[in-house]
Amino acid sequence: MCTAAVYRTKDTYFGRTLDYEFSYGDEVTITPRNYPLKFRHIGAIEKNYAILGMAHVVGDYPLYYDAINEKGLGMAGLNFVGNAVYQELSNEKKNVAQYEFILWILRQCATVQEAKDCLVQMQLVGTPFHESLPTAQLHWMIADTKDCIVVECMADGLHVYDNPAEVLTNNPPFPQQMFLLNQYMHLSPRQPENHFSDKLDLQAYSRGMGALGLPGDLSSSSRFARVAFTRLHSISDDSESGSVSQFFHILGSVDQQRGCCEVTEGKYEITLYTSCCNLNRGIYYYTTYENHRISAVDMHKENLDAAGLIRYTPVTGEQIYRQN
Ligand SMILES: C[C@H](CCC(=O)NCCS(=O)(=O)O)[C@H]1CC[C@H]2[C@@H]3CC[C@@H]4C[C@H](O)CC[C@]4(C)[C@H]3C[C@H](O)[C@]12C
Repeated sequence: MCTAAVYRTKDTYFGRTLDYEFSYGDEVTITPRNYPLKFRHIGAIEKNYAILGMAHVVGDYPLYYDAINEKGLGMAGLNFVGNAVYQELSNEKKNVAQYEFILWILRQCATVQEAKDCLVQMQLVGTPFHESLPTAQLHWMIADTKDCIVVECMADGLHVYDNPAEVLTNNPPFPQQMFLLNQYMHLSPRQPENHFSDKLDLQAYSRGMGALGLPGDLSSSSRFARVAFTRLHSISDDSESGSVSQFFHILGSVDQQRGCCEVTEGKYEITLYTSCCNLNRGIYYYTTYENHRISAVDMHKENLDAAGLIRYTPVTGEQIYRQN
């Protein structure tokens, strides 16, 4: 499972949790502007914005899970197993392979609107990167400092949805996730009043009872409702540290602890990492399952015209500040 979210204060923050039972081996990776990248079916493209995100690097190729570009556009891929159906190669549109989709959008689009214009010209095909890395079944959230959309490629075609909740998890498809929120419209951060019956003297015996009924389990529809509620009611100051801190609390509401989600006998899905990108400033913050201290990579501290990929191994292992 995975969850993605946007949080807006003075700047816009975009990030995700990556939940899985093992890591592919990922690195915080900067793809500089001039880095030569060939798209499988369409060759090179003209514009080449620098990109920063989490990627599994194979040889010299960055396979991004989530990333941002220097213009402030962010994009994340999340599992969409059983629903993602990619399209057949055809000459009518530009054929973009699923594994290069994030690169294709972030290399050339500065805004969600530009991404929408690109999406009209393309189709998403299932060509695998390599036979040892089979096609991943994904859907994507894309956001900038104003807007947020979801892209889902299904048996009936490529869908692009405006996403006013500004969150995404896994199944079911996005329109159903949004529909299911109707069930929770009575929830509130305020204390409830007794609508049950005026014949009974019911009392709010605890704080937090306004959101009683918000689902607490790890299923993707429950995480969707929980993170949407948390995000939509989130309050912080608009400083960088206040906003980043609040962002990690938002995704902390859907954190997966080892042991609570068994995927096969003895194998458990956990939140391998949580990311939070400042879209305005080009900074990638992250924590890992074993390291709660926030680490950061700032793209503007690197030479974005460098020749090669710039790669950082994620920091793991708890860093405990001992006060005595
Ligand atoms: C496993 C992750 C999703 C986690 C998730 O959502 N777990 C919920 C399970 S459940 O849906 O709730 O049951 C996804 C998210 C992004 C993916 C990579 C995208 C690039 C590349 C594409 C290639 O084609 C295949 C290899 C490749 C490195 C991919 C590996 C893997 O697939 C990644 C990491």
